[in-house]
Amino acid sequence: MNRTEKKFLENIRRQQLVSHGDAVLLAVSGGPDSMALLHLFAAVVPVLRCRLGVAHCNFTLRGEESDGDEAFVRDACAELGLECHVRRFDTTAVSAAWKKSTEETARLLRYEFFDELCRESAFTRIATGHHSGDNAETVLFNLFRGAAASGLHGIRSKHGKIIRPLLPFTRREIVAYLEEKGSGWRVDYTNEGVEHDRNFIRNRVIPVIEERFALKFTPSMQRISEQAGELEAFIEQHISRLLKANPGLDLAAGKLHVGAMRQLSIFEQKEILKRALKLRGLPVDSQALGRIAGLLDRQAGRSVPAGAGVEVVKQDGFLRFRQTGDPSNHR
Ligand SMILES: Nc1ncnc2c1ncn2[C@@H]1O[C@H](COP(=O)(O)OP(=O)(O)OP(=O)(O)O)[C@@H](O)[C@H]1O
Repeated sequence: MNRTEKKFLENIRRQQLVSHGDAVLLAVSGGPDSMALLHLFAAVVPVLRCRLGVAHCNFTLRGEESDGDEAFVRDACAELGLECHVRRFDTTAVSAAWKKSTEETARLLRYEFFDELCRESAFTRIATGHHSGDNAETVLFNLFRGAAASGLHGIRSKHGKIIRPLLPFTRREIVAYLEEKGSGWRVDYTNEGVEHDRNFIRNRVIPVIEERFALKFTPSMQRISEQAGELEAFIEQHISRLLKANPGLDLAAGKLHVGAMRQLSIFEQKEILKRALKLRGLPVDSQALGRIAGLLDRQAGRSVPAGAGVEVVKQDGFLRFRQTGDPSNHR
């Protein structure tokens, strides 16, 4: 086992991504990241003692190139003696029917296919090739979409059945590993444009940052996103304890005791309001949170809109969520 394979195995163990007896479905596009995932798993499988299989989606969006990717993945699986599940999709037609972008459609089709394979072929884990560069890109992307501090967690290494064992690796390490193994990979030239926000961040923004902060940027983003993930878990635990200990704060009934809320920090108040809004399927944004939290200091009888025909009123010592019957109240 070489150094990269040892690091890979060590990460899987440390984060408990795979257990003995698991059946791991590797999502392989043929690109460098998922090809590295394939070779790394093939190298450590005797130690992990799990079953391996591969899934490839041919989205038929790039004609012969797409078919070339499929053939490449099939050959690699045959060489490694791995079962290979391939499905072709008419992505353009499906995206028109679903009225979604081709990227979003491909994503949805991909996960639907993987879930189906889990059900039918008893896979217990789905592994993808996301690496630290993808994480940096996601953190920046979330930032520009207006994420809250705790939302900067980036890509999770484990989420339901999905595992991302390459997250601690950089693209540089991945390419070096493939070269060492003598493995090739496929290049998707459509990823090189800048018209989609994600590609713009990947191909335009990140290279400029890296030009100045060469080796610091990706590890810093990795650290921030790890801490944000831990912070999020901590907040979740803290707020659920707080709610349990305080019967005056009843999210399900939409009744929050004003006195109890005022004992809390503004951060805790907003976290509780966020959950109350989410529970009702109402939009959560910083303006709405500020408006509702502001009610705590206003006179009884005052109300503020919470969106989608719902308002929050201060009444009898409680903040109450109630239907106004006015669907034009979308703020
Ligand atoms: N055509 C494909 N067939 C199988 N797996 C794929 C395919 N395309 C992508 N994947 C899997 O998804 C991972 C991420 O790919 P990519 O970065 O293109 O997608 P993304 O949209 O950023 O990811 P996500 O699936 O989280 O939305 C790849 O490393 C690979 O594991």
